[in-house]
Amino acid sequence: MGATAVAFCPGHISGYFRRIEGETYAATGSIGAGIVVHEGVRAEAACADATRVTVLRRDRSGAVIETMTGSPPIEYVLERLGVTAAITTACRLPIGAGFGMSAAALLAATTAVNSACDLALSADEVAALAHEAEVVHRTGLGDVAACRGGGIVCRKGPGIHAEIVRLIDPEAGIAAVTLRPLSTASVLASPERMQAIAAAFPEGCPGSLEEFCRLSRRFAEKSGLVSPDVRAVLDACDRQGVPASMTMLGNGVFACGDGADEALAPFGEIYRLRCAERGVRLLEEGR
Ligand SMILES: Nc1ncnc2c1ncn2[C@@H]1O[C@H](COP(=O)(O)OP(=O)(O)O)[C@@H](O)[C@H]1O
Ligand SMILES: CC(C)(COP(=O)(O)O)[C@@H](O)C(=O)O
Repeated sequence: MGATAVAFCPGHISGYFRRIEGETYAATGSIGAGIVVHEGVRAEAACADATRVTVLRRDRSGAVIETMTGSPPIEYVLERLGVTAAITTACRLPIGAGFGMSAAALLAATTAVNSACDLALSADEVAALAHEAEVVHRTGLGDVAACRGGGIVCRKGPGIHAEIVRLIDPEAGIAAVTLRPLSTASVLASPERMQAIAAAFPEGCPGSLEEFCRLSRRFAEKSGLVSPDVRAVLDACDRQGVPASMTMLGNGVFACGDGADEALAPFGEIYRLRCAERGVRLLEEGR
């Protein structure tokens, strides 16, 4: 085992997006809006003779509830860097539920490996590689750009260098539930779905959490992505006058403002999430 490092990256719930196809990975991605949330992925890395990625899910109390081995997008980054490392990621939010866990895991793991293996990559180089892995593995398009910082974000161009408007509002809170996973790759690989998504894209950036919820809902309705079980949750929120929309891309719902918890309570475990003020960061370095 070589040196070790620990990094954290917040998750990101996309409310609406549109894919932008470029000539390169760097120019490919999405525009749209989302909220960077205080919960995310913690990654521990140790430079090692062989690569091994362990993925942990924890419950509210910190106890491990699921252990998985391997993460193709993270392994892709290690291969591109020409390094081998032992990486353990841990998150509380569910994977495949539209909380941007793949991007958070990639940014946290790449940041930790950069330090543990003394690679001396800049923050832009780390993010560019994480973004490339997302595009190649179809696990996301705009989450890496979003969770480099905090806030309610509006991404105006694809990739990590495009303009991003960030409304940092520590008071902004949402509640979310997830019903079952939705593979991001399965949606991104479907031309019909991508066409409906492109046609549903609302112009403009949200000026508040309420506006973000409203624009997201308009997009969700037009996109054709709302499944019957997500519809039932949205109907319950509507009946109680709570603004809500679908987590992109997951079979889940996020709700904003007063009454959000009560409206979502019948549908499963509620994740109470605050708008993050900061993005990915290195937490610890050890020799
Ligand atoms: N916490 C994590 N640690 C390591 N790899 C992860 C993590 N979360 C997601 N991934 C990788 O991304 C894939 C799922 O991506 P995706 O469906 O886009 O999930 P999400 O919507 O949570 O971003 C997983 O199969 C795994 O390879
Ligand atoms: C919506 C999505 C394409 C995927 O998000 P997730 O399923 O959370 O990985 C996102 O990356 C975006 O571009 O807005």
